Order: sequence, then structure tokens, then C-alpha cells
Amino acid sequence: MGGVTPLVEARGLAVGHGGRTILSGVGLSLHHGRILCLLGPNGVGKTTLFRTLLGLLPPLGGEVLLGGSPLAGLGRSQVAQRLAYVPQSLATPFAWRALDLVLMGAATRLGPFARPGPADTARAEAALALLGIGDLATAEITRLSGGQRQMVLLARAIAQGAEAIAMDEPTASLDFANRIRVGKAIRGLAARGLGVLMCTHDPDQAAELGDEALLIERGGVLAAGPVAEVMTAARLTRLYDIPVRREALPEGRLHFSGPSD
Ligand SMILES: Nc1ncnc2c1ncn2[C@@H]1O[C@H](COP(=O)(O)OP(=O)(O)OP(=O)(O)O)[C@@H](O)[C@H]1O
Repeated sequence: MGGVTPLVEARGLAVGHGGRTILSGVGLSLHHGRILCLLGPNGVGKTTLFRTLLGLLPPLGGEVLLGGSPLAGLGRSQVAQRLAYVPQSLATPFAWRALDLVLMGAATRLGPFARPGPADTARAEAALALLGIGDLATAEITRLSGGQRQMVLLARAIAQGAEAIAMDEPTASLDFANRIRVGKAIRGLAARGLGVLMCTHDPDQAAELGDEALLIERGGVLAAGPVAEVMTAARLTRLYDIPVRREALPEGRLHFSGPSD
């Protein structure tokens, strides 16, 4: 990886709200074709970190670079070309069609007065198809289940065409089949060269999908690096404050479990 400019980079980053620091000294590098999983307990600051990487919150220290350019010097559409965001959920009273919501992703690349054209519509439809939800295109977003909405939000980020996507617990509200489908889609995006930054509360999922893991404890980073090296039983025990067991399943996958009693 030496010499390759990361898609997303944080150096000595401090994040928080209203001047109150929640995390400091955060360093991370996301590269083309890689999946970086963020793990940490509830309320530790993962969403706050994401929002800072996206320029939605000002850093309280350090810096963020997107594609080698300081975030501070980038406009909204320049950020949108570099990093898309899949939030934890979307609460909207507007009865947009799913396709329209996905088109908004495609439109973030356009100038403020440009209207989406046929190519943007095609890109939006392709993103829905990639996730196997082409049949939801004309559905009103307010009538979809939480899981279906989550899939549409993921399609919106894909349609944005950014080189990297930050996903905040992208499978948290999904049923078993959709979770597998989204996992496959995430791997597919990485195989096409995108960088994926994702928060998950499931260590098994991080081990299955992630190339690297970033463990975040109260105040800052506990450890970062390749999944198998970083996600030790001892570190996860410290992270979640319960005894965690790690085992390698016969097919080579890592499985983590807590105490059974
Ligand atoms: N808008 C806000 N204003 C002030 N404090 C906030 C705001 N949003 C979040 N916080 C606080 O910042 C801290 C980190 O929250 P954040 O949502 O980043 O955690 P998280 O790691 O994403 O949590 P979870 O895993 O539960 O989603 C929490 O103490 C939270 O109460």
C-alpha cells in the first residue's frame, strides 16, 4: 500500500459535539478495494467520527484528507464525489418513490441547477438492481419497512458514484436474507475498487467482511490493523467489557462469542 494515496485518511483527528471532545488522536487510512470495519460500544463516537469525515461536523483537532485533499478545502459536491454516506436510518415524512431517493444520490454530483438526466436515472436503476430491489423503484419510501429503506439508502450511496462509502451499521435492521445480500453487495463494491468504511456491532460480520478493523474505545482508538491480528479475544473483552471467546471455524472464518451463562 506504500505510496498509494488513501481514499479517506484521518490524522490525529479529534471529534465531538459543541466543542466537547469525544474521541481524539484518531488515525485511519481507507484504500481502494478495502473494507475497514469500525467496532466499539454504543455511544463511543463512531457516528460522530463518520460525520466528521464527511465534513458534517468540524474536527476538533487534526485533519481529514479525502483522496489526498484536505477536507477543509473541498466543496459539498467534491466531498460527494469522494465519500458517500449510508446513515443508520432515514426518517422522512415525504412520500418519495424509492427511485427518486436514489436519484438524489446521483444528483449530488451535478451542479446546483442541473437536473438529473437519463444517464443518472440509469445509474439509479442499476444501483437498485445491484441490490436485487429493482421492484421497489416505484414504491413510496414511507411505505417501506425499515430494512427495505436501508437497502434503498445503500442504493442511493452506490448511485452517488463516490470512490468510498461510509456505512453506519448497514445491516442492523435487515432480515437474514437481506443481510446476506447486502454483505455480498459490500464485497462486490470492494471488488470493483471502492473503499468501504463500515460500523458494525457484530464482530463476526467485521471478521467476515473486513480487511482491516479499527477498534474504538472510550476516548480513542484501542487498536487498528488487519482483522485477524487486531480482533483478539483479549481486545474484544476489553472493548465490550465482557469475556469474549474467539475461535476459527473449520472454513477458516473467525467466530466470536460471549459468556453462555
Ligand atoms: N448532536 C449531538 N449533540 C451532542 N452530543 C451528541 C450528539 N450526537 C451524539 N452525541 C453524543 O456523542 C456521543 C457519541 O455518539 P455517537 O452517536 O457518535 O456514538 P456511536 O458510537 O455511533 O453509538 P451507537 O453505536 O450507539 O450508534 C454520545 O455520548 C452521544 O450522546
